Amino acid sequence: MTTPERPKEFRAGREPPVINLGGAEGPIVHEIADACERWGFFQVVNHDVNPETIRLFDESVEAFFAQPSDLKRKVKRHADNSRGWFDDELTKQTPDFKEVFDVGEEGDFAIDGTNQWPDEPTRFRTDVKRYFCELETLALRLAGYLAQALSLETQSFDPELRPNTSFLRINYYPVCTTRAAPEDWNSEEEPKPDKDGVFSVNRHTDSGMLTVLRQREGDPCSLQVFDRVAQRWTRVHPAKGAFIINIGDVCQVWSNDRFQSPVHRVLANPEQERYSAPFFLNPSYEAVMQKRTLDDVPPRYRPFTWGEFRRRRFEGDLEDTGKADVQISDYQIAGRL
Ligand SMILES: O=C(O)CCC(=O)C(=O)O
Ligand SMILES: [Fe+2]
Repeated sequence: MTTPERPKEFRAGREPPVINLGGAEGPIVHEIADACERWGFFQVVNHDVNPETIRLFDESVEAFFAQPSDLKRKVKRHADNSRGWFDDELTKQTPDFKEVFDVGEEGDFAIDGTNQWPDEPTRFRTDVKRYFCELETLALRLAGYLAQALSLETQSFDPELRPNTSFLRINYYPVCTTRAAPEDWNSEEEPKPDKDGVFSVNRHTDSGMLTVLRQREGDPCSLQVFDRVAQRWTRVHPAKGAFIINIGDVCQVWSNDRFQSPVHRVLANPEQERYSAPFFLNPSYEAVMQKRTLDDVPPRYRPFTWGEFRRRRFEGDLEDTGKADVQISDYQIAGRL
């Protein structure tokens, strides 16, 4: 078994742990349970995703975003189809400083939409699809470990996750020179609270079961997780060859709040561009969100389906009512947090 390689800036205990997936299952499950209770975030190395798949994916992604905007606009997402390219997303009512390409499984997904593929680069479709498939395999393997971490059978979430409505988001964060950047960008100090920052993605939780995030080596380290214990934002320094994993709202509901969906955000980069690619493992539309753990703790959420949740999210997006998007806390039995 090889030792996981820690990033040189890694501060043990002050950042989510790096977990080696090349070892025995028992310790992996144990480490994942600890990481999910403490952070909701961890990194994985020795994950079996083919480095060549990643290299080809990176090349195609770079070539896609390098094209003029009018070419990218040919595959722009619209009111009836949430898949494709866009550069106009709001998170927490603030504009995100980013460009995005969203892609899911092939087929017409009633709520999410249908893939839109650009003509150029010609290899883009093949490279992205191969990457998507390998990431889905890894995400499902991690869902099995999460089930075990909750003292359930490995396959417990299979009925909800096979098939699924997962999607891959490919982010390009250009250099941000137009607005003031956080003054402590390069400092070793913890960044200041929200009001000082400019965000590529403002604070949020991911809504699905779990997210497998690719960051490139050498890119700025601008992902921050809110440390619930220390009550401050902390950066996640990517380990060499690692994927960064976080759990989402679905996992929070299934675990009945034992594993909480972590709040995170992405700082804008005043000096260097950045790419990232979160793969969101999302359940099937029929999957029911309700307590799955077998202890005596009363359920904290009323049951709802993933499809209902997604539909309400999209309706909120389209109507732009000025109200916050639907949240899982809307389903809490004790009322809204
Ligand atoms: O780019 C990143 O590091 C994370 C992006 C993210 O949190 C998201 O797209 O939900
Ligand atoms: Fe996220």
